[in-house]
Amino acid sequence: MTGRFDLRLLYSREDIAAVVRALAKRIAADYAGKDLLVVGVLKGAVIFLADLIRELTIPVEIDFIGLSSYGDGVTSCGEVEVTAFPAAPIEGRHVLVVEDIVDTGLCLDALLKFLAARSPASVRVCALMVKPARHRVGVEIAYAGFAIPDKFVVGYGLDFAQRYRHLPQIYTLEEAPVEGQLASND
Ligand SMILES: O=P(O)(O)OC[C@H]1O[C@H](OP(=O)(O)OP(=O)(O)O)[C@H](O)[C@@H]1O
Ligand SMILES: Nc1nc2[nH]cnc2c(=O)[nH]1
Repeated sequence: MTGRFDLRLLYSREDIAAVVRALAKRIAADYAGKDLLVVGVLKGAVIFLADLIRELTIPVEIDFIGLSSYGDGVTSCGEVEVTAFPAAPIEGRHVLVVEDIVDTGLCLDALLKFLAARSPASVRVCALMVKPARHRVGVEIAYAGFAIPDKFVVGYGLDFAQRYRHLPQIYTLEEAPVEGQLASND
């Protein structure tokens, strides 16, 4: 371990914009004429949600939910607790959960149980990124953007120790090589 990290570009602004537009188009078609409540998961999904709703051609209400997770401190949530509750009523409404990333799926699983207990008319999930290789629970993601490899990603709302959320593109966090160390194919 070097303790130092490099950022490697994974998705550019253009890649992200194209996927957000395509997701919004599908969502707008599916929910036309319906009362839709979009619930963003704090904090990572804030940037994605802001871009997504501006591409929607249907009116929506937005709200947020805060979760705190106790896992390895970086990627996964062992135990999940709701720390900030949506103010909007859930009962009888069509709810679209907006997540930046689904890794193990444990956060989403807990969130879906929280919502189901409040009797929504329907609940679907829109996630910008999914990591299929890491899913530990089966969660259905109706609107998935990028399927990504098992890498830690930052930028576009996603952090590492609260850093990098502001970056407009998405990067993988790569351990920096130790000085003087040869790459394996050298
Ligand atoms: O699929 P999982 O393994 O449950 O992980 C996914 C969750 O982890 C991240 O949130 P995080 O807890 O890092 O909080 P943040 O959004 O405030 O950064 C991400 O925004 C998801 O909510
Ligand atoms: N920033 C960030 N948070 C995560 N939470 C679960 N997976 C990830 C990831 O790859 N990046």
